[in-house]
Amino acid sequence: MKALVTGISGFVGSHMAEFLLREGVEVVGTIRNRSRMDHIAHLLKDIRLAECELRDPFSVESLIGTEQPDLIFHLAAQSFVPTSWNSPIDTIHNNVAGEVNLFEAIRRFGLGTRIQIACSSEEYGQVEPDETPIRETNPLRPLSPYAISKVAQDYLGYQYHKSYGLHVVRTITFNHTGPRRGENFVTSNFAKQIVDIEKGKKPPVIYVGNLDAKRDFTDVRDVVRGYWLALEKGKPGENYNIASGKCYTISEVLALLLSFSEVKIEVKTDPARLRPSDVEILLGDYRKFNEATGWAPEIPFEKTMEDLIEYWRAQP
Ligand SMILES: C[C@H]1O[C@H](OP(=O)(O)OP(=O)(O)OC[C@H]2O[C@@H](n3cnc4c(=O)[nH]c(N)nc43)[C@H](O)[C@@H]2O)[C@@H](O)[C@@H](O)C1=O
Repeated sequence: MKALVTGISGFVGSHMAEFLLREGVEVVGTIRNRSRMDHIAHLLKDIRLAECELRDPFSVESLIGTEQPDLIFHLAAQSFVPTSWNSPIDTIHNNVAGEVNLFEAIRRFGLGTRIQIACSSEEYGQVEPDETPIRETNPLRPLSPYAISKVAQDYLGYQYHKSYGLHVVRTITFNHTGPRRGENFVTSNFAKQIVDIEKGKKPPVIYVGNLDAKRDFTDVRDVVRGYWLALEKGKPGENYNIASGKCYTISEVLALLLSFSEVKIEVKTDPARLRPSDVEILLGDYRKFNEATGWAPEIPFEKTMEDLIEYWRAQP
């Protein structure tokens, strides 16, 4: 069995590759010439890398024709919400064109490849108080260009399944984190700031954005197990929430991370971290996915946060 992981050098891609190797699957991953390799340096003897620009249809067609994978985990994306306000077209082009090029190549070679698409809870956007926990049937009211790009990815998955019978499973993942999470994202950003203060690299002040937002966090290691099960047991064309079913305010996340440290830290709002519109609450209902695949989260949030802060403490 051969799996292609797009964006293998990224946060989720590196965990996906580790999971697949443990399952005994042959792993090929896409990188671009500017990809960072530090997340997958320890895997290089066990995986193969293919340079591929997903926005370029010729690059994708040549990759798919050569590799003809049994499974695709499509994880490559511009995934940071604030970047999508600074360069909306780039986010939309990157996320949407990459997926269309993959689907078109699979279709043209007539492959039966099973494809997982990483959709996002950001698609739900503005959620009303009586709509939580959020089910897959909830209206989509996206609040950022990133969310729009994910709505497009999601419905393209649906459409290519309906129009051409492609085996596409749409996973709608709520926030996820863990070791190697990029330092822009809130959990890693706070953990790294705390560790930089502990190491004396910066004064004892932590900068924060909107602490009132509520998010549902799952450990990335549970998420990649979910992606595998989505292709093992999920129904093609369907969408499935992957979530923990619990949510925390960002101020509770901050308090938890601060509780792991001995140093005294002042908290200051950085206006540059506030967004034109921020999704107020994301709390997911994962029953549909559980019923289809048996998946449930296993790693408690406190353990994920401890592992994350230890990850930053171990960085040079
Ligand atoms: C499901 C979804 O999950 C992620 O999107 P996100 O929720 O925007 O993630 P984040 O970690 O940037 O923010 C979480 C919350 O935390 C608030 N917040 C406060 N203070 C800071 C702060 O200082 N930095 C950041 N980044 N956020 C802050 C911020 O305003 C927001 O309310 C991506 O994986 C995305 O790809 C995805 O699909």
